[in-house]
Amino acid sequence: MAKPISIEVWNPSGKYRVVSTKSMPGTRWIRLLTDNDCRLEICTKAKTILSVDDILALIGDRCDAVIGQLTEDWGEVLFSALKRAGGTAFSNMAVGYNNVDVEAANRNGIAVGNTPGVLTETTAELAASLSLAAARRIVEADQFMRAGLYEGWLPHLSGQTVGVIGAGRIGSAYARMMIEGFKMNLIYYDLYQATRLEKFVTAYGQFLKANGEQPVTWKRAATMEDVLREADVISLHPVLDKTTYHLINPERLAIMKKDAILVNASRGPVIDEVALVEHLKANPMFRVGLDVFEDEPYMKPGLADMKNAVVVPHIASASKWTREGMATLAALNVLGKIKGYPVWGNPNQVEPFLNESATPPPACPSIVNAKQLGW
Ligand SMILES: NC(=O)C1=CN([C@@H]2O[C@H](COP(=O)(O)OP(=O)(O)OC[C@H]3O[C@@H](n4cnc5c(N)ncnc54)[C@H](O)[C@@H]3O)[C@@H](O)[C@H]2O)C=CC1
Ligand SMILES: O=C(O)C(=O)CO
Repeated sequence: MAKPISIEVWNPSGKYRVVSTKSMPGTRWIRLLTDNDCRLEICTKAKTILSVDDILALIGDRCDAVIGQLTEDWGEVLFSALKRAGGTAFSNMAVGYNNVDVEAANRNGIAVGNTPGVLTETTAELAASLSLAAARRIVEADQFMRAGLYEGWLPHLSGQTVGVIGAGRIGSAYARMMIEGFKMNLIYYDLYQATRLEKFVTAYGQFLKANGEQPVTWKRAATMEDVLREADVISLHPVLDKTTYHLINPERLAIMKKDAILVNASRGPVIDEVALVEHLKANPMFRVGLDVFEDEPYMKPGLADMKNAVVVPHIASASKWTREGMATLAALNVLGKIKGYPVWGNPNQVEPFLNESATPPPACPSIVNAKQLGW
């Protein structure tokens, strides 16, 4: 039996009941819902990760839509409860939706939203920051300096090769930052060709050549192993699914350069973290920058002791503008479904929804199962 749970209520007389399992940054998302006849209930339970039982209690007997978090397990139990409560929409406040069983949502006729685009550059910036922090050993250097041990410096990235696995929105933005910022060559692996990224590197290479500088180059790898063997800095940006679970395993770690830098700002289980700890111990010059972990919020034993690891707590999208934008997109996903609006044509271009001084377009910014629901 689910226990009662603490909530904050906005616009109590609103016609549609929308639940948010967490309070989210900013107030625009609240205004958008309450101005559109929604009664908004925000869970105020001071617990980082809500259980399925907690969320069942929040859904209750009548609920039109829920905005949830990537830490929650959205499967058959929750989607069928939402359907029984008369609900039709759920939105993750995240672009990644590996915590959502979309087939279960389809079976229950629930639209599933996510928040692409608004976090692309912010997440890529953190991956770039981790790359530099690991390459230039900034955390260690800071400790070194504070301890009064200052001596010297390390080599630079220019002319080295950056490897990207998963060259979608964030992977491509990260690649551009590293290529343009540090004149690195690119090797990438993705299931699809990253045509815009290739065109960018070609044009930038031509620009450098015209200025008498060494041009940068790109290569689309036939296998992931090619990227792991060749690149000096490798950043992981695929979705998490069964094809990418433990994509970095002991065999693949073994083929990487002994002094390579590995960055992960995608999802923790893309790396076998136990194997990574062993690899870091055996290869002190190998470095990692991690924003995500297999068992968040925890790290696997031994990782916290590794000087060759830079670790941050899943903050890649954590700028004020981005997180407020994510909250807005999540709210507009569920509001759009409640209002019967169509799905926005291009989830990669969500800027019109983020303009604070304009009314957002009458559409759902990003629904991942629109086709399956025959929408
Ligand atoms: N650390 C953080 O705070 C954040 C993490 N993320 C993670 O980053 C992921 C990527 O986000 P976007 O770039 O917006 O998504 P996207 O859909 O634009 O890019 C994902 C890319 O992965 C590729 N891919 C899928 N399976 C693959 C495989 N087996 N091997 C190689 N590539 C594969 C896809 O073809 C696609 O190009 C999200 O799904 C999420 O898990 C996203 C935002 C913030
Ligand atoms: O959006 C996501 O997928 C995140 O991990 C948090 O921004």
